[in-house]
Amino acid sequence: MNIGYLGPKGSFSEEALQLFLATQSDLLEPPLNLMPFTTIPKLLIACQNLEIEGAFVPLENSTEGQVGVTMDMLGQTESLYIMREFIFPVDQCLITAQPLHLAQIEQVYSHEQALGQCRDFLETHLAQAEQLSCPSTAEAVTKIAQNPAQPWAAIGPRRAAEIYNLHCKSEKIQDSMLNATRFIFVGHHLAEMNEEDKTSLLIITGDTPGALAHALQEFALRNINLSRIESRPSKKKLGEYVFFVDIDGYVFSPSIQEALWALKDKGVSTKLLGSYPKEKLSAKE
Ligand SMILES: O=C(O)C(=O)C[C@]1(C(=O)O)C=C[C@@H](O)C=C1
Repeated sequence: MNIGYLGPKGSFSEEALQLFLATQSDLLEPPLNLMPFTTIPKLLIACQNLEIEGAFVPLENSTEGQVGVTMDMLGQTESLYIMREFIFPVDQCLITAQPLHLAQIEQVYSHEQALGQCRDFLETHLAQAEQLSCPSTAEAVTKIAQNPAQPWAAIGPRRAAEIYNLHCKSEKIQDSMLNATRFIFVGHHLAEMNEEDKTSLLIITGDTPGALAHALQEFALRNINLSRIESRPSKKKLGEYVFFVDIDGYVFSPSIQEALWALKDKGVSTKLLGSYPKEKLSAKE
């Protein structure tokens, strides 16, 4: 079974995927082949085109918020379902090729999410350094490995420093010690019903007073708990948004089915993104 992740080797995605797989003997059929992709859109499109059986992607971070590209791709792709979620604690390290002083570092490379998670550290200790964004933290780390004579640093996982034989200058440099990223495993089927599930939906309402409130009321009326709501630009018109909501329960439960029919009657379009077991504890706890 081929499973894709945002690479290269050593990314947080790969590390989280390895831990996730260790907990999922029933979902995935061995032998498992883990395939790195350079971007999240390429990865999810490969999954949609059945080139791989599953994709493991970040969805949101406790410090930096939504991973917009994952949400947008979930909205655009067809026949993909979120089958599992996995919460992974993220500790960021400052990685160099040689033992540089902080004041000597001229450029810092990382994924935008990671730069955002370390904003305080960067402002306080590396204000002189230019921040440059890379497709992943591991990609940033390989850039440092390939240019060992440059006064550059990367922000990324400790494991990536070990894989690429680099120096971990400062550890746990993220702004919050409770920094964690929610990953999702996306596949081609709806997950089966479990003891405690959640359902993710994309909701598109009209632009009229109370439209969103009226849509959400259908859940409240049926005592369905809403655990998350986020908006993304519709990409059609400035100021127009679509909504990503998570509700408690399995999609084929009578109350959720009733709510979905009621939304249809109100002219609200919904797209089912998945129904899957709710994760309770983080992997490292
Ligand atoms: O760049 C990586 O290492 C990734 O796996 C991506 C990613 C993300 O997009 O959120 C994953 C976890 C961390 O929050 C930082 C970066």
